[in-house]
Amino acid sequence: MASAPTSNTGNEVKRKFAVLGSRSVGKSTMIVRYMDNVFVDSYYPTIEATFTKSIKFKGRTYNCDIIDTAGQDEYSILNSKHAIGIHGYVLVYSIASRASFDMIQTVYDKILNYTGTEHIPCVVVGSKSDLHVQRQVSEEEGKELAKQLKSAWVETSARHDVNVAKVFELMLGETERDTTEGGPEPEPSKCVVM
Ligand SMILES: Nc1nc2c(ncn2[C@@H]2O[C@H](COP(=O)(O)OP(=O)(O)OP(=O)(O)O)[C@@H](O)[C@H]2O)c(=O)[nH]1
Repeated sequence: MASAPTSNTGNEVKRKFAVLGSRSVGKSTMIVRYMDNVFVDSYYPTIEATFTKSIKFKGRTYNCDIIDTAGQDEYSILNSKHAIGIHGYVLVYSIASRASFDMIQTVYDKILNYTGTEHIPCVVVGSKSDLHVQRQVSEEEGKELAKQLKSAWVETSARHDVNVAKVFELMLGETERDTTEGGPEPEPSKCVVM
């Protein structure tokens, strides 16, 4: 299977990111906060949606597709659209849900299995940081997991608009770590046939 093309026109560089995690951890709400700067209180399970945003990062403009996905559980099969041609992943858990935190390693392993790579650029996000009383996952545990996955980490609150833009800055930081202008492009993910 061919990977999606990385088309760079003029100074605009194309990137594709997928946002994955358990159901109801706040993936859609985080993206809508980032795109439209509003907080959506209601919950409608996502099937799939793609958002596009130009993001300026270190003097370059990146035309980013952000793919919002349906909530994952241990039995979900990774959709090929979320596994091929992706430059980086935002892996979201809720700080108020231990089960959603445990799901991050499962989702990460599925991505590596599917793509046949040893590492993929990721940002691990602890969402709903405003839910102090319901907290089940400490900051230290979040940081430690991200370290193991060689990923960036941040806690966010879409409700209070805390660190939401930072997620995508960190994402670009991860994907562009080894790139220089005019140099080779970061490889998007491919599929391996086992
Ligand atoms: N307190 C609080 N609630 C939030 C926050 N972000 C999202 N929520 C709420 O969490 C619920 C689920 O949010 P969604 O964004 O729909 O979750 P999702 O991960 O996209 O869910 P799926 O589509 O099932 O995968 C909604 O009622 C949101 O209002 C946050 O930062 N703080």
